[in-house]
Amino acid sequence: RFSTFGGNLKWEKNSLTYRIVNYTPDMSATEVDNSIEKALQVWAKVTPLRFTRIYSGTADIMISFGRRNHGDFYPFDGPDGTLAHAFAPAAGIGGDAHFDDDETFTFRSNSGYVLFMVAAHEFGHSLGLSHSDDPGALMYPVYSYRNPETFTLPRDDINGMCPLC
Ligand SMILES: CNC(=O)[C@@H](NC(=O)[C@H](CC(C)C)CN(O)C=O)C(C)(C)C
Ligand SMILES: [Ca+2]
Ligand SMILES: [Zn+2]
Ligand SMILES: [Zn+2]
Repeated sequence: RFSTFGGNLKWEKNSLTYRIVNYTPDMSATEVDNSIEKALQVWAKVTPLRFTRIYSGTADIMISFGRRNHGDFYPFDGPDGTLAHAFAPAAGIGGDAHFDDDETFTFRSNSGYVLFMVAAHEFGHSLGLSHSDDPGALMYPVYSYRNPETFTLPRDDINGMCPLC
């Protein structure tokens, strides 16, 4: 019950780069790095995709935190409401993921939004998935807390990302 963006918007390569452009004050840099890496691994595990981190220049997936107007036509809305957004595979802003820094992001506690969970959803978009109407799916458009230690990618999301699996 997943859905993808029209016109098979997908990356034409399996090796993608990502860059963490800035950090949220809510967590340590190590916790942010770890959350992002784990969120990318969720998808790497079910696809031939591999992710390489770069520390300067332009990566396929540019990851940043911002609030309100932050450089694109989709300003954030302050605390709560929209938590983040990401762009489908394409050059330029395509693939990039932006996180609303008016949110409180956490590493693993259920007070605040678990960055790993939000990022895993966003990277689904970065890789070509749109939303699912299955409330249990990662790509369901409403945030729900799931323990990052025990999280496994729901079947609907696996089917969406690799229909041939
Ligand atoms: C708590 N607030 C929510 O649940 C909000 N949902 C989100 O912020 C989505 C991201 C979550 C699912 C990580 C936005 N999205 O789809 C980005 O790709 C609202 C449902 C209020 C829009
Ligand atoms: Ca918000
Ligand atoms: Zn943005
Ligand atoms: Zn979404």
